[in-house]
Amino acid sequence: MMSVRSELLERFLDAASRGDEQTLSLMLSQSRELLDRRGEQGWSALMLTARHGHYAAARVLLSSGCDTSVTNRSGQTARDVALFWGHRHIVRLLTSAPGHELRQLLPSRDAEEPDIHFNREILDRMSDKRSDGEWLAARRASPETVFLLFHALSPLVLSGAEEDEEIKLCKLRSAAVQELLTDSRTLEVFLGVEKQQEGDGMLAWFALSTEEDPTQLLKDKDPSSFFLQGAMPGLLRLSADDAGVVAQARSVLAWHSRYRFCPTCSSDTKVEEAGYKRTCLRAGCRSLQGVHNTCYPRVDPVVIMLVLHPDGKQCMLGRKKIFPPGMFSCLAGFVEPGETLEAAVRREVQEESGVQVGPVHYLSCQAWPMPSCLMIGCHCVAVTTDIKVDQNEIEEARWFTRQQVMDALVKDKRAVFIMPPKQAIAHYLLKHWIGCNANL
Ligand SMILES: NC(=O)C1=CN([C@@H]2O[C@H](COP(=O)(O)OP(=O)(O)OC[C@H]3O[C@@H](n4cnc5c(N)ncnc54)[C@H](OP(=O)(O)O)[C@@H]3O)[C@@H](O)[C@H]2O)C=CC1
Ligand SMILES: [Mg+2]
Ligand SMILES: [Mg+2]
Ligand SMILES: [Mg+2]
Ligand SMILES: [Zn+2]
Repeated sequence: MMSVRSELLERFLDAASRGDEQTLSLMLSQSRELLDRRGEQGWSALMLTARHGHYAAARVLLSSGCDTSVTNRSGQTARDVALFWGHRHIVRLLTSAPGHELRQLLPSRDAEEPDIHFNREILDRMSDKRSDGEWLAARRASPETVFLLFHALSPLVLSGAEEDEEIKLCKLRSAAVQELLTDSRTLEVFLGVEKQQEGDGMLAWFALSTEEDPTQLLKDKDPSSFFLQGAMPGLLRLSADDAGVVAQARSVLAWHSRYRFCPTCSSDTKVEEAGYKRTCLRAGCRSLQGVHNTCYPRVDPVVIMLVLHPDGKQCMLGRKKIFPPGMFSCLAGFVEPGETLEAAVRREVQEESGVQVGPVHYLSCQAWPMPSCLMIGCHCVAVTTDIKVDQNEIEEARWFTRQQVMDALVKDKRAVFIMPPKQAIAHYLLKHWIGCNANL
């Protein structure tokens, strides 16, 4: 038997095939999610209007903001279908359709990958060496090897940096950490070897962490070094090279601190692959069968999006209660299981602001080690503009003009809000939008 949901969809698609605009409008007013859904044959309502040449019905769908880029199983868009069946008026309509125009508002990607904070990779991770005990022991013993210390996820750094200066990691050598290395409470993660190196010497980096303050087991402790407390804004002050290393180390250590026991059966685990795997010690545990994904450090995908107004001149930003006063940033949200990035963008924007989103465009991403997010940065275009915020997640959301974003960017005295910090991908999404539409 058909579910109520698929029955509704079939009725909607049938109305599209018959060119019944009234039924389409009525059904859309009750359930907007029908708009871009495809039926059992893989066709959307717009494709069916295009197949049968129903001009008025196609317009009803377009004015509701339907996605003209959706394809059927043969990879055809509605426009391709209209072209194939010779419905020239529909082809023309779809070529100038709002979906098509809305797409043009999306700035194109930079040719180069942007160098956003936390993204720089100075180490080659050399994952093939993680299970090579002999090689690791030799690296550990090498006097040149770099050891970073962490305590409660905070890295040991060097003091001396002024308020607005970059903070540097405290790089310890093998001799200083001998006692730590042999202590059974120490957790060790092999981070990789330095990339641009002359000759065949390999300079390896490790992260070390203990529950107690690890500096107590240190030989010749630098009295001016200290643990950089609190992720924000502390980690944003690290140099770009160091930030990338910390993003890697902090995420892996955060995973160890929260996944000590087997998530499947709660037995003890052993650390393997130089800190990149925790394997359940109970023979026969289900976590050891099939895909061993619960044994590896996790990454949480989060979409972060700059929502553009369909007029192309404004963008939407929101405020969480925890933000510093005056700061507005892009909306963001965790991707849920079984969801595409595009669907996550549309759902989170709808949940947090009540605004419906049409086309979505991926721009760039950022590692965000708080503790293990991967921020997936997108631009998208709204097809509705009334804002109704979800007070639980967002305190306020507003449309801002390009001029207001520019004023905030250069910290002009007329600025009506404060930009997110330049180290956040939200900042990049805003800056990129301004740059790409400079003459609009
Ligand atoms: N780099 C940047 O520019 C920016 C980064 N971010 C980061 O993006 C992340 C997500 O954004 P946010 O708006 O909070 O996300 P959401 O809008 O998805 O809301 C977060 C809430 O959803 C719940 N939740 C649902 N699924 C998960 C999950 N898999 N993991 C954790 N919580 C989940 C949590 O509830 P509960 O905690 O009550 O259990 C949490 O309070 C934040 O951690 C933030 O640090 C955000 C904006 C800018
Ligand atoms: Mg949300
Ligand atoms: Mg959110
Ligand atoms: Mg969410
Ligand atoms: Zn187990």
